[in-house]
Amino acid sequence: MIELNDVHVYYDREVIKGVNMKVDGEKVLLLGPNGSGKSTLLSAIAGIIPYKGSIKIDGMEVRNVKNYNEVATNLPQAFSIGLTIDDIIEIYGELKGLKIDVKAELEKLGIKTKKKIYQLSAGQSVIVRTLIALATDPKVILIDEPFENVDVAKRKIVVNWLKEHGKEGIIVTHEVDIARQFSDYKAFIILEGKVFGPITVSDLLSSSVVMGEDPSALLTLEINGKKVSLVRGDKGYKMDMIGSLERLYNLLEV
Ligand SMILES: Nc1ncnc2c1ncn2[C@@H]1O[C@H](COP(=O)(O)OP(=O)(O)OP(=O)(O)O)[C@@H](O)[C@H]1O
Repeated sequence: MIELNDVHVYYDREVIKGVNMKVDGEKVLLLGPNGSGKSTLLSAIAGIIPYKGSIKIDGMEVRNVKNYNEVATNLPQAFSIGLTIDDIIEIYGELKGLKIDVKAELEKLGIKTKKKIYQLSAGQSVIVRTLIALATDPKVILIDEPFENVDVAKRKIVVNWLKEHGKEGIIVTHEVDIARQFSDYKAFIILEGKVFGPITVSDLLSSSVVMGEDPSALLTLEINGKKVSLVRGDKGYKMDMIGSLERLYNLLEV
């Protein structure tokens, strides 16, 4: 279980603004446009950056726990970039045991495991980090943008890995399109550092976006201080046609 209570994260300004969120054994997508705070929030949950408020995983406050082995993330900060993939396979193999033959899977994709992490392309790096995180068979996964810079054919493979090995946890993406692949998941939406939800992915994709606070809304969002409702039917912009969440801002002119 992942529980966030009034979580704030600051860099030179406040980036995460009082987030409350609960993931109780569920598989969750965290959807948000570029710069909305997705990676920052995931990094806080993974214990990589400091936060105010409370983040508990399986009842333990993240800031007080060092190396909780039951959480795995593909965030780059969790990987030593000077190590080769073979080194990481060996280390994780000994520490945690790997339930996927990582070397074989990567070789099928033409990724040589004698390469160091920093020698990989952006897309290869995300593929490697995501596969290793899943292979450690943790209780909870925290997966950031697993499709970023990954070409269409390989995206299908990554989707299959996530479906086969995914479990309780959070997958972050800015692409609404990709949500179609995860119709049995719940979704939260992050906009300007605030989190809205949950909503089921199937409700999200079948909803339309209208300005204002609609009493029948499946979910009400706030964009640039304006209320926006996700409603059933097709009287506004259909969510499943939006593609990526960045487009909401243009379509609604907010
Ligand atoms: N280390 C940092 N120092 C200062 N500001 C930062 C830092 N990292 C991120 N930010 C800022 O915090 C905000 C949220 O960034 P974050 O990377 O969490 O967004 P994101 O939703 O993951 O975006 P993207 O989809 O582009 O990866 C952005 O305005 C970004 O410029």
